[in-house]
Amino acid sequence: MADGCACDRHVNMYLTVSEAVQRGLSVAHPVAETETLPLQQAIGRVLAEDCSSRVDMPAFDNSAMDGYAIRTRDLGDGPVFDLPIGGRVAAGDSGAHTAPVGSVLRIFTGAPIPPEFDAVVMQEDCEGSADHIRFTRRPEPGQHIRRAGEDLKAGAPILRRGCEIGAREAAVLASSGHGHVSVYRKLKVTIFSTGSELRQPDEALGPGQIYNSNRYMLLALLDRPWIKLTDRGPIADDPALLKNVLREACETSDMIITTGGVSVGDEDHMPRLFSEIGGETDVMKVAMKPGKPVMFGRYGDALYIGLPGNPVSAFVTWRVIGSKMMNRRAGLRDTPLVSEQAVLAEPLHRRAGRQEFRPVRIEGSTSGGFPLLRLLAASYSGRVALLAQADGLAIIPAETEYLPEGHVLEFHRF
Ligand SMILES: Nc1nc2c(c(=O)[nH]1)N[C@H]1C(S)=C(S)[C@@H](COP(=O)(O)OP(=O)(O)OC[C@H]3O[C@@H](n4cnc5c(N)ncnc54)[C@H](O)[C@@H]3O)O[C@H]1N2
Ligand code: MOO
Repeated sequence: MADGCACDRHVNMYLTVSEAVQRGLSVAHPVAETETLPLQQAIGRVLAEDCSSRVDMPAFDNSAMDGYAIRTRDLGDGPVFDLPIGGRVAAGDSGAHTAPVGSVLRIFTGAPIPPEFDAVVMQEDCEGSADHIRFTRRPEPGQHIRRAGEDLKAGAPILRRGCEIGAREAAVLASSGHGHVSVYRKLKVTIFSTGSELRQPDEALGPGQIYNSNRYMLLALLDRPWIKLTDRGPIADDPALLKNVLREACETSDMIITTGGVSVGDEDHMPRLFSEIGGETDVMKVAMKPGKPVMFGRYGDALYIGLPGNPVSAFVTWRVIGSKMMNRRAGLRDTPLVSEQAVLAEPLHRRAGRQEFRPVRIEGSTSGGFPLLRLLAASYSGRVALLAQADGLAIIPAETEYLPEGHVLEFHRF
């Protein structure tokens, strides 16, 4: 259906997107258990402790250049400075070097600055021979010296708990002497796709059958080092079967994610089955497009989210609501979706009521440097091909009915 439909007539009874996110987050608690791992095994995991530096960074005054360490007080009036080379110090040396008064030390990047030396002249600025150098520009005291603790002092905070240990975090943990870190244990996540119509992409399709795309979309979205994933594949719309799989998943997982079966049709079993196994359910209609029906559930410590079956709806509800719940459950700090401003390349007409996450393509940029957005079809909740063509989602506020060409709006880039 083009611009909304009569199915939105109860929209004032729906939750707003931010209410739905708050409701989801209110039931998502970080896993309690942590483990201490060697840093190399903690890459990609979620840090479970606040960390401070164990050393000054850098730990000692050292040379920023390959060149010659000098004592500026040894220099005469110039304009040419001509000095003998009285020793050599390289990275890894102790730095307890001396050299006769009036001489310089050959020095390399990262080497400690020996006592009394207070500047480095880079070798490109020198002429000379194996035992002598000559240069003309008088160095300032401190030139090309990286001072102990200038990056960070010992004891200063480096990372807060709840971050994912990526490249930058791993580098600072290592630099500050953290060979082992405490991380949250992996989150046990089970997924399955409900629907008797679903076939695997390499099977032949019979009448009424479709390929299961949600399974693979979720596999990609959940391919994180802090997740221990159990993939139960597709499960037919058979209540007894679904109930068994659901119960087992709830008993063995921290989080269960399913697609399909959360709306109001006779084959939409998930809310009822979740109650029947003894879970608490919260079935919601959210004033968002796509992705109106979403279901949360709790079974003991296990957290359940039932995403709508339509693939674009499942993708968007996962991004906007589900991923935030999962991140919190895994111990990650809140990770707001990064949005930017963009400009509409064409006018937009729509029915007000639901906040919309509309697939868009970037068609160039404005003279002010904003991305210029071409809106993709108004009806798209089942259109995976269209999602694959999109560069991101334009965020259209719930109350909006019309936006002129050139309007600035929020945009989530993929
Ligand atoms: N009377 C009403 N009908 C519907 C409503 C409503 O409010 N009242 N909401 C509509 C909206 S909006 C959505 S979204 C869907 C959500 O329904 P379900 O979550 O119960 O999903 P299904 O009915 O199981 O499937 C919907 C659609 O998606 C296809 N599908 C399902 N799983 C997959 C998969 N793994 N891969 C690819 N495609 C999948 C399925 O074949 C259906 O076409 O309900 C509307 N109806
Ligand atoms: O909201 Mo449904 O998710 O529009 O297709």
